[in-house]
Amino acid sequence: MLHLRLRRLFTGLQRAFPRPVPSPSSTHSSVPNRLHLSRSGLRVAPLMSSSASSSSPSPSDKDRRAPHVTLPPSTADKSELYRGLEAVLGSKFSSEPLIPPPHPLIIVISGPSGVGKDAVIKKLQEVREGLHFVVTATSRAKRQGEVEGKDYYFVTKEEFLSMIERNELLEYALVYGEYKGIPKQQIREHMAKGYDIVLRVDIQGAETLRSIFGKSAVFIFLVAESEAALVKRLIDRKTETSDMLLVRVATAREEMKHVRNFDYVVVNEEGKLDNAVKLVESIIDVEKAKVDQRKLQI
Ligand SMILES: Nc1ncnc2c1ncn2[C@@H]1O[C@H](COP(=O)(O)OP(=O)(O)OP(=O)(O)O)[C@@H](O)[C@H]1O
Repeated sequence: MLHLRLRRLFTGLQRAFPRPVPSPSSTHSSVPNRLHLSRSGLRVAPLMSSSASSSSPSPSDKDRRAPHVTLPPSTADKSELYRGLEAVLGSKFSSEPLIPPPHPLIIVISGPSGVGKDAVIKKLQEVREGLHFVVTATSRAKRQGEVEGKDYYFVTKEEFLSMIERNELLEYALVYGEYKGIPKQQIREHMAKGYDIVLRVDIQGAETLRSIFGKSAVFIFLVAESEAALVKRLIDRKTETSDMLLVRVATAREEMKHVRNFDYVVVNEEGKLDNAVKLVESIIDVEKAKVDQRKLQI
């Protein structure tokens, strides 16, 4: 029984380490170690010369052999077993990470006006670390409760135009008569520190970013559960005139057609903001676990 178990172990070692652990019958002289399978246990004897591979070693061969390394039984204490495994395998176990840390991600969150992009991002900010939320520059007027440098950088139209001229923006757009744009420097700085970057853009902005980033960034499309829910949400927000509401709702219909250009779609249901945020977090987790990481330089 013990013999059978040791033979199985030996076969396993052979598979895992085909070159350094040769079969007992191997006569290849370049292989340094030799495994001995006997009723008394598994032993590894490093061979000092090619002549040691002959079936009946001379007394001088025996003298030149290193001492046998015996694998402790599985009942041995943890540290003895650990050291025994190291000795048999011929090297120390490393504590270095087996896989390098994942690359910083760029996550683009988009969706029709009023779907809840700001609400999702605000909540994500509260619950998750390691993310940098890019603050967009905008020429639109500050809404009640919005904070300069936190919600947006509020600039005049003239200031915005000079940012465009100095090539400081990754992308920009004129949305409902107001400029919105993404400052590049902020992204570079935070990616260098290992942060994942979250960008909040409208559908038009997402299209532009897709053409810049391709598949190197993650694109999430946020939707309401229905058109009716979206319209009610916009009316309840009380930040648009009727004309503005009309444009936004008509535009939202068109924007739904762009969902296919995104990697993920997240439904932000009425009263279930937390679920939407959890799903965004799961998407980030899955992206970080991918073998083929998305890599990007700005
Ligand atoms: N899951 C939800 N349930 C109920 N209300 C929500 C939900 N998500 C967002 N809201 C509310 O809907 C309104 C619109 O949300 P928000 O301003 O975040 O949308 P937005 O997509 O950022 O809009 P815009 O693109 O016009 O700036 C806000 O009043 C917000 O508090």
